[in-house]
Amino acid sequence: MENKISRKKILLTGASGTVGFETLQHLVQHTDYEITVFDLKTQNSVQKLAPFRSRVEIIYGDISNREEVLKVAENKDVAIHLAAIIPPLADIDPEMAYSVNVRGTENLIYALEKNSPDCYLIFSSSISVYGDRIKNPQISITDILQPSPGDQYGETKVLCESLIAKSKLSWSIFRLAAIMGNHKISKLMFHMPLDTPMEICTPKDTGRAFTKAIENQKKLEKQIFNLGGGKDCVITYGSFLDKMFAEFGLGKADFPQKAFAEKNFHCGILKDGEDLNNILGFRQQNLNDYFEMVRQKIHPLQKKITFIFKSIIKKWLLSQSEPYQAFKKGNVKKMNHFFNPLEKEKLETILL
Ligand SMILES: O=c1ccn([C@@H]2O[C@H](COP(=O)(O)OP(=O)(O)O[C@H]3O[C@H](CO)[C@@H](O)[C@H](O)[C@H]3O)[C@@H](O)[C@H]2O)c(=O)[nH]1
Repeated sequence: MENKISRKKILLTGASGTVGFETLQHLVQHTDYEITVFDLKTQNSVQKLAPFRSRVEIIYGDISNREEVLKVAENKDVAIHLAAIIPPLADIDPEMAYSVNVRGTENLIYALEKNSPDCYLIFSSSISVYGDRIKNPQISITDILQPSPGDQYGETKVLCESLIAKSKLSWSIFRLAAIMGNHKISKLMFHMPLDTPMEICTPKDTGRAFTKAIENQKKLEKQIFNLGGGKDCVITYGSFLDKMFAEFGLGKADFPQKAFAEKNFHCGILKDGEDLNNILGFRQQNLNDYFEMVRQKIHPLQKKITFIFKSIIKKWLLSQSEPYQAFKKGNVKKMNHFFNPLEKEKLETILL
């Protein structure tokens, strides 16, 4: 007979997201976990979560609604809190980002403190809290938190971290590096300077880290960790884009000067990223695995068609570049935001 007493009760928010879905797939492998997921009801979430119906309790709702969160927070041993609004939507609708990310986290803390005071809360923060590190890309957990100007998403994560650290719960915070997964191409691609050194982590490894954290509470609690894929996952953004463009059949990522910002984004290399991996041993994939994953998702015919229309597609992409628009229109305020001050000769060369 199944021993119900020993089954850990896990709450996972944001289970249909890039990281959430991988986390869910790791979690369900633990037969001794009783899993509840709480997610926003969308066509995507319903479709992705449907196959888990017989194994997992699925509750759809709004994390920014305290009453709804109170109910799902009853009698839980662990809560993995991933539900969030991420960029670019977080920048388009900062109010919604605040409501979901900050109020949602506040609601969850309140609800757990009330209904599951012994619950262990594991939270996904982001490397964006460190802000622009292009001149100093080696990042440590003790570094100052300073999201780039206008980075509403990073600001919400800083606020969430402080709410969690002040809570009465047992908690851990993972600051996620560049998690490359199913994210769609957006104008954000032009916000990251091409020479940014970045450390990626695959969604699968990230989900493994969140799952493994459950059994390592004692070693992790009341601490913040940087989470990344390690030295085999480091690449400059420019090289990353070149490889991605080639995989998609887009040729080279050959955009004109000033298409990409030169500052005020985030990312870097995690100097102390080993700390979390030494405890959890979650890393199993590297950059090659990531590109292989991308390759397998692209149908050869799609790649051929993309190749034929690559110039048109790249022209359209360039039209989405805010730094380039700012430069073309001579928008000084925006240029100051995206670009370093130019020496006169350099400017003349570009304008010619
Ligand atoms: O009001 C909302 C909005 C979103 N979601 C859910 O939140 C998840 C977000 O997923 P996704 O947009 O794919 O984000 P990820 O890339 O998976 O983001 C993960 O990684 C980010 C750091 O890289 C963290 O900030 C996020 O909290 C963490 O979920 C999805 O399940 C959404 O349905 C809600 O439950 N309620």
